[in-house]
Amino acid sequence: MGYRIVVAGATGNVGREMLNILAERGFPVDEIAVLASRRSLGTEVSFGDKTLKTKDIEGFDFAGWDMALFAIGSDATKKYAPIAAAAGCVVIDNSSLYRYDPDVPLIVPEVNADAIEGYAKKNIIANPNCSTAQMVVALKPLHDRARIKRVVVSTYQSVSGSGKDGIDELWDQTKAVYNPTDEYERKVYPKQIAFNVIPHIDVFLEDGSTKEEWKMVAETKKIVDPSIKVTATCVRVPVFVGHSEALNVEFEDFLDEDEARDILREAPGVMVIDKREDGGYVTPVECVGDFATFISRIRQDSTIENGLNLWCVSDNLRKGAALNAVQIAETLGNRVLKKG
Ligand SMILES: NC(=O)C1=CN([C@@H]2O[C@H](COP(=O)(O)OP(=O)(O)OC[C@H]3O[C@@H](n4cnc5c(N)ncnc54)[C@H](OP(=O)(O)O)[C@@H]3O)[C@@H](O)[C@H]2O)C=CC1
Ligand SMILES: N[C@@H](CC(=O)OP(=O)(O)O)C(=O)O
Repeated sequence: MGYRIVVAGATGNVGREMLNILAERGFPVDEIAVLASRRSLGTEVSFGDKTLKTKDIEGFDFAGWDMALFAIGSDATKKYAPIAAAAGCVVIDNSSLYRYDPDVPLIVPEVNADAIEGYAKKNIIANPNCSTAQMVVALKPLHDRARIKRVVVSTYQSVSGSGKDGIDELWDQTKAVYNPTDEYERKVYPKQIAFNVIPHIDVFLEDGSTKEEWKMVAETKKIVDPSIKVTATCVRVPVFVGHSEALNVEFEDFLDEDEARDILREAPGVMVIDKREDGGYVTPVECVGDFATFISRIRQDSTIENGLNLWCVSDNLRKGAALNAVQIAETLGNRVLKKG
């Protein structure tokens, strides 16, 4: 016996990836419903070798469905997640709406799978921000060995982090740079993204940081350890898929770069590609479609007592969203629902 699964936001980047990953990983699905807004009623999406027709989430009856994987943004989630949860369907949510709610577990299965037990308080489990997810997969095994005091992270985030519209804007602007008669509308980004970088993701907060930067701080504390200090600068770059991060990590204890490399080689969800020669590191275009978080450029930071630098790259639509959500579904299935 398998599960009755709902994918909400099935026409979006994350929703489509969730369907791909459920199929790729052979998740035990008995029945699947694909939902989106009324705009997409009847739109066809792929699930393995099947083609499914999208239904309107409005009025959908969640009773009798085991889990609903949501990727519909915070506003729609606010409306529909409580309806699904009240009907007994466990919501695994990609939006930021519930991440900081003490009654909702925020899960990266390689890091804090045990916290999933807390799902029953609201019948909701939150999936982290894409930049946080890949970072904590790399930090946790190092923290277990040498206790992290502080992390300085600079991100290089792809436009797929802004959904379908972000991808379209980079594509249209790039064409318009080469062909100035092409017209395009700037809808998503405050400045030109083609052939440029923008140090601004999500809204500005009072202290001058952005909400994206704040999320990396708050979510790392909730998932890994509240004692870890994080300072982040989040930057949008003209890459379609794949987020990159330059991490500077300060530890309580000394951690040699070779030992760090060995620890990360053994760590779940991590792939180390770290050769000090041309091409001995991973770039975002190379991580697309992969499950792993790739770590390269591991090296001692000689300017502080116990410091390391590293480069971290992952497919933001996968580990940053869809893969992590499916891994949460697998964890919930294996540990709690036990149907598969
Ligand atoms: N992209 C990323 O890297 C990450 C994304 N997320 C989260 O995942 C969610 C989706 O992101 P993404 O797939 O990239 O976005 P897209 O813009 O690609 O897709 C949005 C999806 O949400 C649906 N949707 C929007 N409004 C409603 C509504 N009122 N009712 C029902 N469905 C609705 C859309 O349906 P329709 O086609 O009908 O409009 C579409 O299926 C967001 O919450 C985002 O915060 C989280 C982590 C990382
Ligand atoms: N903000 C991320 C993607 C995302 O949707 O994040 P969140 O779920 O925290 O809003 C990015 O732009 O790359």
